[in-house]
Amino acid sequence: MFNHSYSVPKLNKEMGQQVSRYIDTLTKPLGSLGRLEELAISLAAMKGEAFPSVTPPGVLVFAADHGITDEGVSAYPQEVTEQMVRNFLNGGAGINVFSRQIGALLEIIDIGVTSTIKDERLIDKKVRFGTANFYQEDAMTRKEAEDALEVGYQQGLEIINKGAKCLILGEMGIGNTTASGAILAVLSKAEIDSLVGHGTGIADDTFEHKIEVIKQALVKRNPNPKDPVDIMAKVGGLEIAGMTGAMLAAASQRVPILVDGFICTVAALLAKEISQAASDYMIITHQSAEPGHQVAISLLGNKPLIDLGLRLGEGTGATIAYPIIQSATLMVKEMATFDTVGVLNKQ
Ligand SMILES: O=C(O)c1ccc[n+]([C@@H]2O[C@H](COP(=O)([O-])O)[C@@H](O)[C@H]2O)c1
Ligand SMILES: Cc1cc2nc[nH]c2cc1C
Repeated sequence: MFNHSYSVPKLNKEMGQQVSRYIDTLTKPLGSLGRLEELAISLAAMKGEAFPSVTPPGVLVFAADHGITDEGVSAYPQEVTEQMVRNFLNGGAGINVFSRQIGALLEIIDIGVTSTIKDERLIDKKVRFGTANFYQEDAMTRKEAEDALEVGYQQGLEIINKGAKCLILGEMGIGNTTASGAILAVLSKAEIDSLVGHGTGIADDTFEHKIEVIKQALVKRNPNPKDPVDIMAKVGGLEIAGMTGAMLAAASQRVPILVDGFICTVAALLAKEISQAASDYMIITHQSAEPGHQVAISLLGNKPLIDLGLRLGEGTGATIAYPIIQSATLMVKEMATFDTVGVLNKQ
């Protein structure tokens, strides 16, 4: 069961204001480090510290399968989820490369892959063997959705206890852009056509079919838009719920959350639905090529740091953007002030 939503602390806005004034004393024209300055102020308010560190980052990749793949909505077969989990464990995936690049603690969690993967490097927290096909029946029970949230929450706390100073959430799940599109349709009430994209790269006729599957499934499942756990249970995914739980854990510990692409941002919206204050701890790292991502970002009231046309998932966009966030902390910590180095300030 999951009942941690009440414990997200308020931002320390006073600390943010102090840092804002301090940034204006650094040896640069006022405001010249643009969004880096905004980031530094946000990080100070999140952590309640003037000189917060985001090193080392923690990366949690949640993997799970989706019964909705039976409807032919992805360009790749379901087995790719398991195959990519093995790739993660062997260090060959995009997220491995970028996690090594930034010195991240990286953990791979099986929260619902359809097969059993025996490997001691994998964190086995399987809630069930994939979701059910939500075109035919609810994706999972309410209890399973809550269990997946709890798994995410505990994994979030664990990696923070191991020393992660910010949290990157990633996912792997063939079919999860269909689940995410359905969740976002419920939360945004936007036209489904505007939320659905080509995911892993489906052809145009499959794309039309995917839209139809989501439209009809939502009529059949009829999730309650005011109940995020009901939405997860009826049309969601285990890895999506896992990311949501981990984000709530990070927010409860004042740990900045680096939100990745489309699926991750949908998980972030669910976290915000569970606990409004959780969104104060989120940084949207990049703009995914998936069209629904823009809608999800605007619902969070946030703007992405970079736009590289990425659509891989796994947490890759967030790891690629991480050095920008690190730059914001180093700017405050290491730049000299006008007073100390004798550079003339503005008249
Ligand atoms: O992060 C994104 O914005 C993103 C956009 C499109 C696809 N993905 C990845 O692709 C998989 C889902 O795509 P699909 O077509 O199977 O629904 C899943 O493993 C995601 O990690 C990820
Ligand atoms: C190969 C492959 C790698 C992925 N990583 C995240 N989603 C993915 C989907 C596919 C198909």
